[in-house]
Amino acid sequence: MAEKEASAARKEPITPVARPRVRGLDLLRDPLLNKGLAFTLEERQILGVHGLMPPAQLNQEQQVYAVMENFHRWQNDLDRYIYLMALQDRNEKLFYKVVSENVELMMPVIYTPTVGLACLKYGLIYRKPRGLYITIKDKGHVSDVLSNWVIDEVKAIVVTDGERILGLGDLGCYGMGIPVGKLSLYTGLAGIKPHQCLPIMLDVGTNNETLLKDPLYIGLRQKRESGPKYDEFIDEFMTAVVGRYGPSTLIQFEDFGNHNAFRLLEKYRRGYCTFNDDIQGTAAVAVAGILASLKITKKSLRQNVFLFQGAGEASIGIAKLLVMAMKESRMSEAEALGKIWMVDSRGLIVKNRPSGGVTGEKVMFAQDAKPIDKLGDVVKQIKPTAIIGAAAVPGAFNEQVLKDMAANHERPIIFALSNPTSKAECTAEQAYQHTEGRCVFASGSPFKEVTYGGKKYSPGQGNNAYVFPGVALAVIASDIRVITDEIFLESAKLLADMVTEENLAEGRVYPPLSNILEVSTKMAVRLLEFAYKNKDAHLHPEPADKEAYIRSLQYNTDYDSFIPPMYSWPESNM
Ligand SMILES: NC(=O)C1=CN([C@@H]2O[C@H](COP(=O)(O)OP(=O)(O)OC[C@H]3O[C@@H](n4cnc5c(N)ncnc54)[C@H](OP(=O)(O)O)[C@@H]3O)[C@@H](O)[C@H]2O)C=CC1
Ligand SMILES: CC(=O)C(=O)O
Ligand SMILES: [Mg+2]
Repeated sequence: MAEKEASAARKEPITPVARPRVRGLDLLRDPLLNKGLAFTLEERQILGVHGLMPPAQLNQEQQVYAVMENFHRWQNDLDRYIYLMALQDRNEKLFYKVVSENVELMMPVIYTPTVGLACLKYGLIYRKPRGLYITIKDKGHVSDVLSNWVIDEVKAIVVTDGERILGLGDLGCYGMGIPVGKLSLYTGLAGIKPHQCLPIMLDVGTNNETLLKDPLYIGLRQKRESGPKYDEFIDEFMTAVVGRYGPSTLIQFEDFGNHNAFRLLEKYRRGYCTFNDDIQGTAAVAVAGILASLKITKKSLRQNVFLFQGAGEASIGIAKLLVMAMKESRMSEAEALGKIWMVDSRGLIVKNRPSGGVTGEKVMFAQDAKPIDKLGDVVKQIKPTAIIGAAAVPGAFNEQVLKDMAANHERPIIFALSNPTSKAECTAEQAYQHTEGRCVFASGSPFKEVTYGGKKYSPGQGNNAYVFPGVALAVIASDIRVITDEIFLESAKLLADMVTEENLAEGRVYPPLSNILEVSTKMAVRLLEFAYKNKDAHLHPEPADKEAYIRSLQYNTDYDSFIPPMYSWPESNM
């Protein structure tokens, strides 16, 4: 009898039975097995933990209640972060149950903005290691360090070298908070099993003098390594990952410095299962936001002019994907490029720049125009329909910029994408206030609902968290080995399609975060269809029911039972 029919015949769900290899205190100290007071009396006896905890038994729902009581009791988000990390280290299922049931409350704590503060203070709040630390001193022995990670079934790695942590700059080894946070979202937002995820810090030193003098600093106390030695180290790391976990292992690059991010992506993107989240994930989420915005502004892509504040990983990534989207909507590349303007630390990017020209990724976006120094003057002159901030310059979208945007267009698009909140180009309140409530607003870090003129506005969170978990789930599920830009464009379109009329009426250009597990799941299902259509998937045979297949892979935050099933031998065997 098929498993499903057998289950129906029993008229009860099949409860997975866990068979732990450890007992007693060791079991309680293992966050993958520990259920705290939720162990039943029978389990306590079988597992040798009876008496090692108070006699009360709580179910998981009661435990979630207790966690939330504690969560609210703390006075600030850094304390809440420390509390939640301790919970993750103590009882993984409970941690993820709490996160997935309270995404809107938990995201600002385990992710931006609080994770930024946590990284700044990582030495102070460091309790227990999570993930793997590989240093430049381990060069030549990276495989050995990787082999110390005892879990064999790793499917995804988020790696950083800590050089550009959010908009906070070089935080060296303190940057480990980012891979840890991103992978918590792999599970919390997409249901990827936590033991399949591995956060890695490649510690090559730091150029942050404050950290080098910080008595609590937990990283290598040396200047950042660069040049051939750095490149050889990264090469060794990539090879070691494939050697240990195979060519299908997803490697997400996160918060590398600009000078390394683009070239490492270019170097590895065809030979490894890798992507750069700051370039490609961000591109998808921003393009999705723009596509959804068009339903509010009632303009086509062609009718827009985009101005970027910043021309780094995020901005260039978004601009390139935007060009792809415009080409799909039958614009020529030249026409598309003509719609995109960028301002970097030296002003408007133009072809004949007096101050040293334009290089690298910026070249394709250099306009044939006169140089302008200030963002405000650029806004006045080119009258963009959309301004997108990703330069970590807080307040760059000042009152005048916002007022000019509102004067030039009925529904201006304002995306303040820099993280954390302290680096945002403007607040949600400023955006609505200075555009008389007419702007379409999104921000990289969350802002609370704003009331302006008696009306409530719900700002959307334009953060790559809407994209990387779903993409990762699809990549892992269908064994995609090369992650193309087409996959990110498809993710952007799928995400934009998931914004409902009701969301748009509230001014939201992203689906509510409370629904994000479903959003990531649906995205993964549709990316699977896309991957098979484009022959990007290596898993064969192709799953017939892709949704059922994806859901079958997802993490279940409900506790497993430790009670072995009772059965008797058939008579004939006696
Ligand atoms: N919402 C989201 O999902 C994401 C948000 N981000 C955020 O975006 C920000 C930037 O990240 P990223 O692009 O990776 O960083 P980069 O370092 O790659 O780029 C920063 C860019 O900002 C420019 N810049 C610096 N100062 C100014 C200034 N005064 N005026 C105009 N431009 C300036 C730099 O100019 P120059 O080139 O001349 O040095 C550079 O082009 C960060 O805050 C990050 O947290 C990043 C990824 C995702
Ligand atoms: C969100 C993100 O990836 C960043 O700010 O770097
Ligand atoms: Mg990032």
